[in-house]
Amino acid sequence: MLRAHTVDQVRAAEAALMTTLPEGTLMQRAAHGLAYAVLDFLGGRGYGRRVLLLVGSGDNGGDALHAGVVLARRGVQVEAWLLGESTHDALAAFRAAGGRVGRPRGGRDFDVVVDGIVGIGGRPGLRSAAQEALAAVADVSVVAVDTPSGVGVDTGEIHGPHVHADLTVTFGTHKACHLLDPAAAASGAIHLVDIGLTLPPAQVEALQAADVASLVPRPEPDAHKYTRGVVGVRAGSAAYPGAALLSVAGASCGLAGMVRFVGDPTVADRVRDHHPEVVGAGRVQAWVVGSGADADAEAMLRAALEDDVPVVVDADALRHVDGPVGVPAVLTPHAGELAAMLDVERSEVEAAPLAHARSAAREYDAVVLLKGRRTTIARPDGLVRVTTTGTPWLATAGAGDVLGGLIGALLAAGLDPFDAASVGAWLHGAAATLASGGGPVVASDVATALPRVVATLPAP
Ligand SMILES: NC(=O)C1=CN([C@@H]2O[C@H](COP(=O)(O)OP(=O)(O)OC[C@H]3O[C@@H](n4cnc5c(N)ncnc54)[C@H](OP(=O)(O)O)[C@@H]3O)[C@@H](O)[C@H]2O)[C@@H](O)CC1
Ligand SMILES: [K+]
Repeated sequence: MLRAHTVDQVRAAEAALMTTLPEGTLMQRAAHGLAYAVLDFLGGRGYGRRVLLLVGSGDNGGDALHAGVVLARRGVQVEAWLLGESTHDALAAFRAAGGRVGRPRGGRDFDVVVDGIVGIGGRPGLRSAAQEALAAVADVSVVAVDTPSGVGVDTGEIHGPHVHADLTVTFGTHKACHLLDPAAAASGAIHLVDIGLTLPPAQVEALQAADVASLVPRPEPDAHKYTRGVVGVRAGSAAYPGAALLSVAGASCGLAGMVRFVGDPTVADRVRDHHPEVVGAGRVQAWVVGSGADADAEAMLRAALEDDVPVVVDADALRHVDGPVGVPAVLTPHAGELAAMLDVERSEVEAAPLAHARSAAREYDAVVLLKGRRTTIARPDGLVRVTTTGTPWLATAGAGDVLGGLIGALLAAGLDPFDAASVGAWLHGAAATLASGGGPVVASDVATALPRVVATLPAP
């Protein structure tokens, strides 16, 4: 599991560890990890390379200067542009190692810029000196120290100018800004340096392949179709039959023992043509409701809720949810649908997905899966999982219908709503990447790739 801790949690862990170590040890650990990550970024070769450090007045700037010492010893020509009103004590060591200080001429001549302007002590936005420095080196790759300066570290939000990093080297643990958009998009690749912190449970996490492998339901040796769970789909309409087909395609990933479809008779015929193994009405362990349901959405939702089993509420059915639905539920809105549920603007949801997913989970007492580049899944108690699998090609019609069906299959197989939603989103993203192979995909390709993704998970 990849975990993101808050600034307060990191500060507390740092304070506890510092009492057991000689002064400066943690910063040296951070700075060495940073320096070697910069060398890797430069292709492993130090001699003849030029690195510019942008140095703020806090410990983030101190990390950059100490890393500059290590880089200088490896033959890198290092220069520091000091941006704060005061400068970290590390400046003396930096000068002693041969580091140059000043406002450089010819910004384009550097191989990389190290952003040590602010880290976890920074307020969102950047002061004018930092903005001016960044503008002077706008074409050079950036390695950010701990966080891309200027972003909201705990919120993942962006309020004003900030650094766009190619790589962020962070210390001790991830922070929300590395995982959640829009800040994650400004973080680039993330490299975590272990500095020995002991941390409490995190409130933001991201499943990794090994976590998915241990959560994904697998049949017992004596399993039969009913013990594996039956998932029911109520979706589609005469106007939107394809949504039903795709919802059923996701549910037919093979992770539940059987799939039922209940809906418009002509749509049901088409579902059976495409998926001969799908059967009609009967008992289920979970329902998936809403994709392409159009005017039938409300009736479909009411009918599903009568069975008192967990439910995935998607698309058109979301409009008919006005509070807790009374059964364990996964609500799967995109930003526009979540905006309508919370009575805010879509742009507000996009600017603060973490805050809005959490607030909807609390208000609707359900797991809320907010679709996006980094699909964000919130539980009513505030725990959040972010999905790091996927490809931009996944932004395609019908992909959400497949996801809803897949989550329904995982619910029917016995996962709780939070695990079902987060495992489903991870598998869905991984299937899209597999099906894409770097090129375009359509939603049915994603559904087809799901069993192969499950088959290639690491051994649990
Ligand atoms: N904790 C750990 O485990 C470890 C932490 N480590 C490192 O310490 C870093 C945290 O250092 P930190 O606490 O000194 O704060 P930091 O991020 O340098 O920023 C504060 C300074 O920035 C300024 N400033 C603020 N906002 C600004 C803005 N928008 N634009 C411009 N300037 C702004 C503010 O100035 P002031 O407002 O006081 O004038 C203040 O001086 C952390 O990210 C990591 O790199 C590692 O070495 C070891 C392990
Ligand atoms: K930084």
